[in-house]
Amino acid sequence: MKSISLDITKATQFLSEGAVKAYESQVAAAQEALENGTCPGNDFLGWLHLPSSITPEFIAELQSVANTLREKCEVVVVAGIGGSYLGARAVIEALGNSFAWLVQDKKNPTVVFAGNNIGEDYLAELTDYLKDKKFGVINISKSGTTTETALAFRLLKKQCENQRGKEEAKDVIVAITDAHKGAARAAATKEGYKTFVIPDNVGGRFSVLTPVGLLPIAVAGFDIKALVGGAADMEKATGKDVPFAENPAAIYAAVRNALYAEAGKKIEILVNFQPKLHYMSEWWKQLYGESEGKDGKGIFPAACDFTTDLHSMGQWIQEGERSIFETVISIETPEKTLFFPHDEENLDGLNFLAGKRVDEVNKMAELGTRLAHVDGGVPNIRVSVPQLNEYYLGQIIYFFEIACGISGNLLAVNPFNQPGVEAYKKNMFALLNKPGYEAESAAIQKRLAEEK
Ligand SMILES: O=P(O)(O)OC[C@H]1O[C@](O)(CO)[C@@H](O)[C@@H]1O
Repeated sequence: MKSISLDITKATQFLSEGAVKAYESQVAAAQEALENGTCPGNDFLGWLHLPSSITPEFIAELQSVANTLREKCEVVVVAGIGGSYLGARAVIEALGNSFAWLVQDKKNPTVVFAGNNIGEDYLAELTDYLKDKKFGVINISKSGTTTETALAFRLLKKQCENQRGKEEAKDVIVAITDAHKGAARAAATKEGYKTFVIPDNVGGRFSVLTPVGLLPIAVAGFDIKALVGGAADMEKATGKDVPFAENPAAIYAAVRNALYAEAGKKIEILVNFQPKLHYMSEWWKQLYGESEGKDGKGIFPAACDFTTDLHSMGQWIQEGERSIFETVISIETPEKTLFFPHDEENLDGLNFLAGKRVDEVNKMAELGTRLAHVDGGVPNIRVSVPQLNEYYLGQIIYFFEIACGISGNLLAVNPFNQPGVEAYKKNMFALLNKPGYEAESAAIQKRLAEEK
């Protein structure tokens, strides 16, 4: 089986000689610390050997629950936010038909997402869409108390029970949450839902290879065994005993830190040339943003879909402030084949492309962009992926996870906490007069009055 590969030659040209290799001992120390559990946030290292520890029996259990949902539901709503939905959405969108919601093949239930925003129109339109559908819900929340998800789940639970009756609803609602704590666990225990546990030592953004990601992915009809297999192979390929020069995650972590510290590149843009990878970038943004953005430090993780965004962000990237670098996920071979046709009249002047695969045009766009951006002062890291399938997505997921763990340690932050996320929640609860927030409510009202 092939592997994803990394090309950093168009990034190192922006660095002093040996700048990446200079990280070798720090990377080794970071990997040692992750392995020995001696790094900051060491109570959240359950993801490190997760792929190789998933048993065939566990996959079979997940598949059997997924099959029940697949049999009983036309639509499955995945309720979750951040790490409790992005991984599943990333894989489902990467592997699914781009027009899945229009393709009524009835082979797979339609998977839709909720609980990741508080848009009234979004929720109203969702509940309206579900009115005449046989739908089920996967309620995902590690804390079990996240407002966005809890709000959506209350609506969905009621609607599901109203439409199917309480008994039948019980068979199509699954909770994925903490083993003991939180409202999601309490509801599941009371109602008798099937549940899966999010291990204590796996943080949300590292949880895609737990039931958080695996169950929705299996419901959507994709091969979770192959996904886990790809991740497990990447776990081996990036292990602490793999020499630095052969370890893609070690090199990626080192080069991005070198670009940040030595070349002042403070923004990393994850780029794809396949619109199906849009949510992979969203998943990656959370992974790196929450892991590294703290203590006044951290590369800002941004993302672009090319060539689409070359027509909106391309100008900035080519000629704006030189504080960016790009990491391009390049898919070597598309799953489908489409040749560009010849046209007798050639009114559009495109006959020079006739007979070529569309991907050949895309690949030249990719190469042309790479050369132009490098000429414009944008370092370029390239992650080559042989194919867009479950196995290689598993590799990509683990590659970015382990690189993130290493990179956060190089940056000397705790990559496994996210204390900053609480600030908006505290204000929101105070503004909404949540019980228990009386003092905060009074303080925030006073502040708002003074600011008037
Ligand atoms: O799974 P939960 O507890 O609902 O949290 C969802 C997301 O919210 C955060 O805790 C941030 O508020 C993320 O880290 C997490 O992925």
